[in-house]
Amino acid sequence: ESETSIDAIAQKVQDAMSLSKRHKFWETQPVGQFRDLGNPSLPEGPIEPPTPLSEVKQEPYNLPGPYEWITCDMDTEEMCSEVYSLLANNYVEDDENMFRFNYSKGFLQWALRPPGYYRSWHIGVRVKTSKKLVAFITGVPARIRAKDAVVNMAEINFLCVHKKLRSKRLAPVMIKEVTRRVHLENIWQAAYTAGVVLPTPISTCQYWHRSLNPKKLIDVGFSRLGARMTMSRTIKLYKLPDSPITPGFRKMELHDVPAVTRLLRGYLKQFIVAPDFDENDVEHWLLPKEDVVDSFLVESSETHDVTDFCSFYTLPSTVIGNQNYSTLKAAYSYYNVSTKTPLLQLMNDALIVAKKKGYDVFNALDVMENEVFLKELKFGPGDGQLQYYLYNYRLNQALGPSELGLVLL
Ligand SMILES: CCCCCCCCCCCCCC(=O)SCCNC(=O)CCNC(=O)[C@H](O)C(C)(C)COP(=O)(O)OP(=O)(O)OC[C@H]1O[C@@H](n2cnc3c(N)ncnc32)[C@H](O)[C@@H]1OP(=O)(O)O
Ligand SMILES: CNCCCN(C)c1ncc(F)c(N2CC(C(=O)NCc3cnc4ccccn34)C2)n1
Repeated sequence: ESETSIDAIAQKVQDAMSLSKRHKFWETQPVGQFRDLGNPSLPEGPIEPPTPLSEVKQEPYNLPGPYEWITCDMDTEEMCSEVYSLLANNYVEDDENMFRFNYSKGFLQWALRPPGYYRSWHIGVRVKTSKKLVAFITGVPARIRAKDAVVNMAEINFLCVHKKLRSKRLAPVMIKEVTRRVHLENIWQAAYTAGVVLPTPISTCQYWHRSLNPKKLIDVGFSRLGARMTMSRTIKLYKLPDSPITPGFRKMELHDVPAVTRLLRGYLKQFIVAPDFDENDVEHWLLPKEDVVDSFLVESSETHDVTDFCSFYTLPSTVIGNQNYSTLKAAYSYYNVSTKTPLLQLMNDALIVAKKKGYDVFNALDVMENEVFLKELKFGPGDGQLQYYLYNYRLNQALGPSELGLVLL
């Protein structure tokens, strides 16, 4: 009882501190501003109208002297390796600097080349003399529905400045440049997520983790041995069957795309913000790709209908400074639909196949209907919150996580 109220107070203090913070760059941007939070009469939808394309700044923003812009062609092995290394050494770490995301090359090529992608939105900054890549930001096109409006947006991701160039106000320049290049394609809205609080989240989501390899997770410091728990008791607690239990549970294949698209479109209608996937999108984002994305469905044996679907993406983390392990193999819950198989049973089958494939942990946000299975399937709440944002699009009230049907990578 007292524990939760102390946590609640701590959260309120943190929220108040976030609201009072100066955001010299974000205060200049068409995003919900903290000062507007009390003002429910502002109209929902675009904050600024589109600019005539002739009036969009034609040339790139200025960079500090030693640096130049480079468009990163992810098709070339060399550039893909440079991007991979920049992120592997300088991208998101946890607060205690014990882990750093280690997106693979194959994952980055998948994430950055969806249907209709623009190479010009894969933006790098490099040192003019050494040609060393020191910063990166990306956009990919996405059709996203907010309430009843389907909006062409850019999904912004992989913002990264080399550790040696931090706190030099490079990030605002990167953000303005990707915004300019998105505007040139006549797109005026964006969606993005971050672990940091900025003006102004449309939703705040919580990460949950389900141990699959508890011994390794405790060894690397991801988890701690529970009070009054032994290691063998802990291993037993998280034990899973060797195979999925749902009849008709199988890997998704190319010929399933139309049925999965129908199933997913029908399911995502219930959420206030969700992607507007068509068959091309489903083929790209959800067809299994080794070590990138896994997806499974339940096909009824009598009717051959596809009644349920589950998927997760692969995002390993580098373990910083552990003698025994260098990598944490993590699966992240992606899109799941249950219409016949109980969601609990469907997700337990997802845990079973992830364990079988050697994942150490299965992560999930509390978005969509995930709360249904998080506690039941022995997920524990994580320390990371994920803030969801829209750029140049106002929603008058923040969404609860269960009103959100969007998962970014
Ligand atoms: C229409 C189209 C629109 C397209 C654009 C839509 C918007 C897209 C927005 C981007 C979506 C990205 C989605 C993802 O990739 S989220 C993942 C972000 N990447 C990392 O966390 C990797 C490790 N960290 C770094 O590489 C750097 O610390 C970064 C690059 C994050 C900041 O570099 P640095 O630490 O050297 O700081 P600075 O001195 O240059 O700049 C300080 C200013 O930057 C604001 N800041 C700090 N972190 C973030 C952040 N994660 N999103 C947005 N803004 C951020 C900060 O509030 C301050 O502004 P203000 O508070 O004074 O106002
Ligand atoms: C811009 N794209 C947003 C999604 C990127 N994603 C997956 C992400 N964004 C913020 C987070 F808070 C987060 N968390 C997963 C939870 C977790 O696993 N925490 C321990 C841990 C293990 N490895 C790492 C690496 C970095 C940070 C925490 N780490 C917290 N995930």
